[in-house]
Amino acid sequence: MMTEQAILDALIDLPGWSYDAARKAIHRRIILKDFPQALALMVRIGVEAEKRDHHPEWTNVYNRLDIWLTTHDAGGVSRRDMDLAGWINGVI
Ligand SMILES: C[C@H](O)[C@H](O)[C@H]1CNC2=NC(N)=NC(=O)C2=N1
Repeated sequence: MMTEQAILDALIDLPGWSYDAARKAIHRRIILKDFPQALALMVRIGVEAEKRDHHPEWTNVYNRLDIWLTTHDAGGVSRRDMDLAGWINGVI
């Protein structure tokens, strides 16, 4: 698990992501063109998440995708969340 200061420092290099202290997670909202685009991105992220055995918490409403990344095994944000957030930023 990372300290809150380490999380905030790491987020400087992750545009779009912020720390959600209540959920002990990092969060990004992504607005797509429409539902098929949102669903396609979820499939893409989902495949990568399964490969990494590191899975997002998320909600989708039509073209809006909210993603929270936290490490359940660690009880908070870890480097694995930062790595997956970086990967997501690279594909959107
Ligand atoms: C047994 C399995 O490897 C673990 O439960 C994995 C699965 N996916 C996971 N995903 C996330 N986000 N955090 C975890 O701690 C986690 N643990």
